[in-house]
Amino acid sequence: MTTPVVAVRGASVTFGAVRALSGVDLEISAGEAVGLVGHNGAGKSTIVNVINGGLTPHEGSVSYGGMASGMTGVSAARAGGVRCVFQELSLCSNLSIVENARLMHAGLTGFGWRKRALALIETKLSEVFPGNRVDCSATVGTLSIAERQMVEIALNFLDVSGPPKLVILDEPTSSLDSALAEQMLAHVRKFVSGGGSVLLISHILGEILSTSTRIVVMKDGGVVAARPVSEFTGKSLVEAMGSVVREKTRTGVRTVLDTSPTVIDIPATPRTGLGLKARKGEVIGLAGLGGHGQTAMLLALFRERSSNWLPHRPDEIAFVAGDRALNGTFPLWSILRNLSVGNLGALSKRFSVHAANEDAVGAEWKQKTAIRTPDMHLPILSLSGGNQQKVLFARALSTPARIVLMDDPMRGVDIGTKQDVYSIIRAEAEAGRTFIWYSTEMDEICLCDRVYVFRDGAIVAELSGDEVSEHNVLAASFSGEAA
Ligand SMILES: Nc1ncnc2c1ncn2[C@@H]1O[C@H](COP(=O)(O)OP(=O)(O)OP(=O)(O)O)[C@@H](O)[C@H]1O
Repeated sequence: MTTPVVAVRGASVTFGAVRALSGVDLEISAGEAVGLVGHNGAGKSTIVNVINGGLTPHEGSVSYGGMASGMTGVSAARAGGVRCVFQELSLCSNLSIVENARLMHAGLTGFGWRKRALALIETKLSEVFPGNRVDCSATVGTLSIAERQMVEIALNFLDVSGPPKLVILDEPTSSLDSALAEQMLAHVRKFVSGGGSVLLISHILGEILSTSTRIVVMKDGGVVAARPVSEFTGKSLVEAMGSVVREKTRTGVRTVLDTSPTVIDIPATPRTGLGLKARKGEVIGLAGLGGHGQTAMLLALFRERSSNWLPHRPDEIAFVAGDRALNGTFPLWSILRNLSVGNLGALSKRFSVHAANEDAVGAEWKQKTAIRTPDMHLPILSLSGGNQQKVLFARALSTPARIVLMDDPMRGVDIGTKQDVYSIIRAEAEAGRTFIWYSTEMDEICLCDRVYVFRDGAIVAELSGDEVSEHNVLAASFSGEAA
């Protein structure tokens, strides 16, 4: 038996009334890729914080490499070779990538450290994401969310004063398109086969099944299953998490849409001869490699249509942000206020928000999207990442807006809730709402009635009905032409 790189024994953590971890045991050895799955709020990020030393468990212990070094917390974890890519990303946006690397790796010091750091980062980024176009001398705040995620991943795999032993990846592909995600997973497999270990958290079960050697399932703060990957299937994994696998809802072409009125009509660009049309009741998917103009189009549409500041006139358009920390949540507000802020006009009586109306809408959406909290008046940051994302959904869907724009909105949402939200989207579309949905997940693109594929800032293909398939989307993303 080899000594584990990290051993957590009997860890319990509570936040007020919430028991986030109860008596969790978890060991990770060299050469293991442990996949960690569980519903939103199951305790995954909390165990991550215990392992990386950011959180001392109220009961239980954590040790690194079997050594009692005398160090505690983050210092002990760093000395034990633990690195962590955080779900909410942790780079300082006002600093350059090189300066962020310096903060993360104290060994980057002495004469010429900037040049050395730049060379190390460029090499590692190309190793993990071959062919990437990230400018490594840039300030982090100028990068897209996908680029920030790529940089944070690469920085954690750097070998500065010794190679990392355990890299924790908390939803590392949530903002990456499928091509970048596959590059990262390939790097993880290589790292693990070379003796490194990884703790991989993801709600995309295909990633967990294709990359892990062992899978640990958490539910309500405890470990409910821990077995080699060969003993799980997609279905058994979902069931172990306490959810039910449902049939995909795609039903082919909805011909009724051909006669619906057009609600969005963006003229064709001369370069590709293609524009975007959306009809009442349609679910339109925006696909293609990340950063090729999908988010920019959503933001432009939102800016153009939402210039209505009169509270008694409901907005025509609502937006669900993907980068929730940047343009989604109000971090100092309660969960309820974060939800109701999108719909103040309808919730108000005599120019002020009517508390009973607000509470009723909060209770309705808490139940509909399974927001896990004992009290909607608690701060939004007391929610787990996926639960925060559900609040952003509820904010948009609880408005009467006829058009809902969604910018890769399922970041960090668990499979059970995703299925519920897909059903809500489908029902709302059938009732006449139009959705424009950018997604980095192919399964979601395949749920749409019509799909526009983006490349280099323009639409290069339009797919509808049975043409919407992974094969056609990928072909158009890479070649600019539908297969
Ligand atoms: N700072 C905090 N204050 C209060 N409650 C918290 C805090 N951090 C986490 N919690 C609660 O602890 C529980 C576990 O949260 P955690 O973030 O570990 O879940 P998770 O499994 O990572 O979820 P997700 O998949 O949504 O990221 C949740 O109920 C959450 O609301």
